[in-house]
Amino acid sequence: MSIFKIRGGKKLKGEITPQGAKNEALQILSAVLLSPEPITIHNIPDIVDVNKLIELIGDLGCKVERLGNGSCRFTSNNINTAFLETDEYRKKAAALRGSVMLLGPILARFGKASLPKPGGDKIGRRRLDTHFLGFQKLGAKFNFDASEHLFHIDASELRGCYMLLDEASVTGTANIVMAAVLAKGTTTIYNAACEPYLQQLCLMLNRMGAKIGGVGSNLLTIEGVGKLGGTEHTMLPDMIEIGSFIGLAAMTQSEITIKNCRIDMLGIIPDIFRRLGIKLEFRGDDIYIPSQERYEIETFIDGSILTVADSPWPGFTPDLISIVLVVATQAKGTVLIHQKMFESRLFFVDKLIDMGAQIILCDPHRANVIGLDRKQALKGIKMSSPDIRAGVALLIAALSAPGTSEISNIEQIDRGYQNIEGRLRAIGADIERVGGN
Ligand SMILES: CC(=O)N[C@H]1[C@@H](OP(=O)(O)OP(=O)(O)OC[C@H]2O[C@@H](n3ccc(=O)[nH]c3=O)[C@H](O)[C@@H]2O)O[C@H](CO)[C@@H](O)[C@@H]1O
Ligand SMILES: C=C(OP(=O)(O)O)C(=O)O
Repeated sequence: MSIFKIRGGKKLKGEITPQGAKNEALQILSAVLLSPEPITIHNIPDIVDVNKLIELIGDLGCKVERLGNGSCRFTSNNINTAFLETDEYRKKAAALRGSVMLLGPILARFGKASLPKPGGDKIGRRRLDTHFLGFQKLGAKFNFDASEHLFHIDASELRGCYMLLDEASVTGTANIVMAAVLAKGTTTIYNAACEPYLQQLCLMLNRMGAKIGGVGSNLLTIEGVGKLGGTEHTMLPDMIEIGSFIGLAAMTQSEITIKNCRIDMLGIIPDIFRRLGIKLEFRGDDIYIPSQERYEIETFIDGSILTVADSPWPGFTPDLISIVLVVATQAKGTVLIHQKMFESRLFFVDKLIDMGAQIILCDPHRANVIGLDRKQALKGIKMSSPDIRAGVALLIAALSAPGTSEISNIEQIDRGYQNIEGRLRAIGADIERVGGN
């Protein structure tokens, strides 16, 4: 098991390019199973979760041709659904969250699918009701084998219908869309999630011949088609990485340019960081963050303390809440961080408190951060990364903290950040991976 050893307290400087979006990649790679024709995908991030999903798709019989430079061609003309019955499939699919999105395409094309309880971050309850209720509305039958932790779904024929989702689940919406594109008749999904990941998925499916209307809204209309063809698709830059780099620049008082951000797809993200007092400049499609000695958290218009809370898109993504929290520890002012969606994502604040941050964890969902305003630096310590985004928040804290920090359990960070130590070293960070591989 390797760890990151970080000697912090240094200002960084330079340009950094975000990788392709992890959560988009997991949807797009699942969708390649929907067509027997070749589909070429570009800007695929080289990260653990994505590589595991590519391996799974290959195990299922999809021909995977690595074209180099983050591009791959997938041809799913010889899918072996018997692999779904193997222990190997169960073991591999249980290792990541994204595997849940294999269900929609497999069900659409082959009428039968199964899945172990998928993995992903341990950040509280992560139910899958939306997925299965949606499949059920389309005519599938499912049962959960509690002894084996296995979901079985059967559908000889999927039929379009109207459905109101119980919540705007990101992977749930993607799964139902992928099941509905090949169903008979028209499906209308209300309360659909509409993250850029989903917009990208729908646009790709339409290029393959699907008929999806309402893309980008919470009302999707899908006219089922008989078959889908091949296409090419390029992943967006990862908006969570972009937010992480903005936070990193602010915490370490660094001058950083984040290249090719697709600013038009970032929604409210830049505004939230600006409300923390961070100066951002849009230069074409790059985001320039000047070195800032201090930054001051705004209040609400009436003078009351700012709250930063997550909500489904176009609200603020829950995946950046941990980053906002860490950035606030060195701001001037106070902010209430409200992580509404997940129950166990804020416990990492204990580690920040050990580093000297002033935080009151009010309950599992809310933390009050009283910024230190640089009067005192955080101090380097040994810590373990509990989940992917808390891991990167701790990494940012460590890079800002004079002295040496060690972060263990960095497999969590590797799930979603490509060669993070190499890219940070290129802008001047003193970070090394020690032990393991
Ligand atoms: C592989 C992948 O793409 N993972 C992302 C995906 O996970 P995932 O698709 O698993 O997350 P969901 O959107 O289903 O739900 C996330 C959490 O929010 C709650 N919820 C959801 C919708 C809603 O309207 N109200 C509500 O309370 C759910 O109960 C759950 O606890 O979306 C999450 C929410 O953006 C992100 O954190 C994950 O990084
Ligand atoms: C929670 C996340 O990932 P996953 O859904 O794969 O666990 C995340 O990307 O922040």
